Amino acid sequence: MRVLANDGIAPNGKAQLEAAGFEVVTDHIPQDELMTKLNDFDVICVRSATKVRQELIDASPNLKVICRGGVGIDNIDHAYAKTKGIPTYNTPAASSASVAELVFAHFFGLSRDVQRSNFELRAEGSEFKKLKKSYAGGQQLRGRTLGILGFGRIGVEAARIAIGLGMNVLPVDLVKETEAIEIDLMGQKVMVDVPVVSMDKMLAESDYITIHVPGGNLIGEDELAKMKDGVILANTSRGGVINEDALLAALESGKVRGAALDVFVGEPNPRRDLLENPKISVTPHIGAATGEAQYNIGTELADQIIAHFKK
Ligand SMILES: O=C(O)[C@H](O)COP(=O)(O)O
Repeated sequence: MRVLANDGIAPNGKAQLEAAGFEVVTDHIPQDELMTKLNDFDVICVRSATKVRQELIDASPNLKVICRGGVGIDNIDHAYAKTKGIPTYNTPAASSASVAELVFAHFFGLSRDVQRSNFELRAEGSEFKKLKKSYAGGQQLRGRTLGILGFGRIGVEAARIAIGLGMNVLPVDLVKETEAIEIDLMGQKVMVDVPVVSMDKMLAESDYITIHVPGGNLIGEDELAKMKDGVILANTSRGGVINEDALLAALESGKVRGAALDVFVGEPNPRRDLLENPKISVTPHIGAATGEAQYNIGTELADQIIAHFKK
């Protein structure tokens, strides 16, 4: 069996597959060449970069399994693949903690102007004392309220961190009404019941809002207007969940104090006015880019592929 890991696979996942007798190819095949080359493989593993669309599936009758090393499967025509008897496996739990930690990296940075300071203090002729004064308006996270839009695995991890920091959390979810979260405080396990609230309550009462949904257009002008003045937002889910024009306007008016964007409508070439806005903290879709997350993903992918062919 031949596996094409077109967007890479962690060494542990590759080794596990090879030990089970699979041949694993990690050379990246460009999207336009896959139409003629994917048929040489039984399995394709992708991250978010490679698209597995209907025409590619049709051009690859030997393909038996599609794997997504990560959570979102919006780059795969998985429903169509299923009609052809090809299952799609993903790794929904492996990267939750890493994504949630990235959100807080941005939140802390935005709350204390870390990003601006890194540029300004290094600049030639920068005046230390003057700069110190211009950073006087920082704010703590402790005691503030975090709104969480989407209370699945990543949303729960974000709540876990927030509660540990002494924040209040207001999650919004379509499916659940409450979640009992286990928090590990230096080895002592504490259970916290976190009730889900309405979207309007979350928007009106949150100082920080983080989004963990599969996609959609959920935050536009109307939702931004309902938020607290000076709110800080983070989107590490999918580009476009926050309308980019509406966000820029809300940053300009001061309604939104700062925003963290790991995902963009125009990936991999986001619009310059977002990248260059000093009130936006940006990262290039790296929520799952930690050694731990990729190790977990490698193990989960290998387990699923091996189990599939044992059936
Ligand atoms: O859906 C996911 O798992 C994340 O968006 C990560 O995507 P990546 O695997 O391309 O980093």
